[in-house]
Amino acid sequence: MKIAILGSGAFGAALAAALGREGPVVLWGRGQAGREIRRLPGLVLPGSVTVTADLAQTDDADLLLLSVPMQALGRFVADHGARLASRPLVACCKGVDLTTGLGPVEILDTLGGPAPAVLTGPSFAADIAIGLPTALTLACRDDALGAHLQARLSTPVLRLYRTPDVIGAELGGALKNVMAIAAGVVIGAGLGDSARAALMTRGYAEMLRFALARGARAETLAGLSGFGDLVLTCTSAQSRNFSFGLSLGRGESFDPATTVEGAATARAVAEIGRTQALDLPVSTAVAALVDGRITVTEAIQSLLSRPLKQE
Ligand SMILES: NC(=O)C1=CN([C@@H]2O[C@H](COP(=O)(O)OP(=O)(O)OC[C@H]3O[C@@H](n4cnc5c(N)ncnc54)[C@H](O)[C@@H]3O)[C@@H](O)[C@H]2O)C=CC1
Ligand SMILES: O=C(CO)COP(=O)(O)O
Repeated sequence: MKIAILGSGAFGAALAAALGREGPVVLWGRGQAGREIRRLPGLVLPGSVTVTADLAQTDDADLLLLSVPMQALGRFVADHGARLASRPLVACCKGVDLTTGLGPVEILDTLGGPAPAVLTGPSFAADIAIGLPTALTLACRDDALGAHLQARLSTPVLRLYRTPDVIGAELGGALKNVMAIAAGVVIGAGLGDSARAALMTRGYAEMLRFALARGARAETLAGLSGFGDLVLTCTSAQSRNFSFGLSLGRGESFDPATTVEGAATARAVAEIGRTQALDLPVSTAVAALVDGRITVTEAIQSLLSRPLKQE
């Protein structure tokens, strides 16, 4: 019984550290050399974690966690589908694919294997890596498989809550990153904590509107994967999405090599909103801002000048 984690970035390595304290884990990374994790410098992985750049070393695992960035998942699945298909898969990425509009579970669904799951919720890799307590959502349409995965992936400090609402769980995790960029812009532009609270609340209303239109359940959005992760990511400078927004708001540059899932997701969501006539002012403004089509001042003005309406 071995778990394989595909993707040795910050989150994959953090999960390997947490799960490796409980049993054997293989951590695969593209071009990974040695046990040093570039995105989590200084992390010492337990001896039970095998680190490799050879995907064949994951073939004896009976459970696969995919922690490559969202925009890389489609290509990864296309390239390695035959190797992945027959085993339970858990997507650990947050976002909406820009070219297809699909979430991670819908992409894994194309393989036709057991019902894929998604693991999402408020959790910084750095916290998980050092064993701080964390609660996450494990969503799987097949509740028996979901219960098995929940038990398998929970540890004394990593508590997994279960839901069959895959759409709600993955959209909560995807959309909160867009809102975190916006919250960062608000703080970076000096608009203050009250404005951030307003942005988070109206952003949550937008997340709910979008997710309900896609078939999600409202209570999922109110849980760890939606509200919980929105709060974490919009209020902590540990968040890359928030920090990216902060830089935009301040007019500063930002390291382009940093994974900022909310940027592509804003574009994908804004496009879906446009074609389906959904009112998504924050996502639309973030998409236009990251594409350089509007300035920070114009983005703020676009939100403040909307007609007054009932809450
Ligand atoms: N870092 C965090 O605190 C958390 C991250 N996540 C999610 O985990 C996912 C992965 O993010 P991180 O690990 O943080 O990113 P990261 O930037 O730390 O690492 C990404 C890793 O993916 C690899 N990669 C990129 N393209 C690839 C491809 N085509 N094939 C194979 N490997 C590829 C990179 O080499 C790198 O090792 C994201 O969707 C993120 O939203 C979720 C919760 C917490
Ligand atoms: O998803 C996360 C926390 O739950 C990590 O957020 P960032 O990708 O913004 O760093």
